[in-house]
Amino acid sequence: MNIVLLGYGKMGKAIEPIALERGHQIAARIDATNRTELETLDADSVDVVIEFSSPESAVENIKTCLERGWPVVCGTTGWLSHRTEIEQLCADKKGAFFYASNYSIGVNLFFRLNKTLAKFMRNYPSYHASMTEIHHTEKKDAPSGTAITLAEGLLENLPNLNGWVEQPTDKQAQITSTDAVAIESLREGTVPGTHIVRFDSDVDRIEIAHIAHSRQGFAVGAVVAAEWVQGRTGVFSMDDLLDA
Ligand SMILES: NC(=O)C1=CN([C@@H]2O[C@H](COP(=O)(O)OP(=O)(O)OC[C@H]3O[C@@H](n4cnc5c(N)ncnc54)[C@H](O)[C@@H]3O)[C@@H](O)[C@H]2O)C=CC1
Ligand SMILES: O=C(O)C1=N[C@H](C(=O)O)C[C@H](O)C1
Repeated sequence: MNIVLLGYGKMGKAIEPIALERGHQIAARIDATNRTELETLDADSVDVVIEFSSPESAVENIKTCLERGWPVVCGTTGWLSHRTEIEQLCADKKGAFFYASNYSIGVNLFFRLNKTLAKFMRNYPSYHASMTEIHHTEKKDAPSGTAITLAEGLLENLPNLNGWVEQPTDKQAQITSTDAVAIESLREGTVPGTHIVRFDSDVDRIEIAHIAHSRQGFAVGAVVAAEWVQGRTGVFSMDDLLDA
């Protein structure tokens, strides 16, 4: 496949060697400094665009690619208030749009474990769910997209919860409400991505965690998604890929 890397930062650079090892070519590397090159690419020379840029730029980037008829595999987080608009554009253009808040297979297994644990805890209201996510200090959005997906997995399966809230960093202002999932976001060094889901009662804690050791898992998953989306039209997620 001829792949455009749209966003050539930490993720674009992690994806490149994996795409090459798997026999693909990089048609263009686009970042904030050469973004206008995207419009000049020959539409037929591109098989798929892998988009990992920034919360502020993702929506315009996705729109440009769908307008040009290119399948898009997007990993950028923090733009999902525009999701309906993008999905409508994808349908109007009969295009392909693949989105995952986290492309790692391990995290996608963890999403399923999280839902199973939530179902299991449904009959134990004395336990209260909360989360911590830890990422590198360059991360722009909070909570992480992965933490929001995990919170959605809890909300789907625990009817006594009515939403999620950001845990204030000021420890004096601890969340006391038991009907919302508090998400604590910590930014430390170069941490690639850690997510912890816990259920606390007065007497104990049940905790599950996913700890990424590097960006390799995210990058491999994005290339596999780019391969999988070839020849398909519609809006897709990792569940579509894993269950195919
Ligand atoms: N879904 C997943 O599995 C993962 C998602 N992410 C998300 O991917 C995004 C990117 O992450 P990183 O690569 O770590 O960020 P980064 O800050 O290292 O790189 C961002 C890149 O986007 C470029 N960029 C900015 N504006 C642009 C524009 N208008 N057009 C094209 N490129 C533009 C920057 O120049 C830079 O090359 C973030 O939203 C992050 O949360 C990160 C890791 C895994
Ligand atoms: O910005 C990152 O680095 C990551 N972002 C994604 C997120 O917001 O969940 C995925 C991963 O945790 C790394």
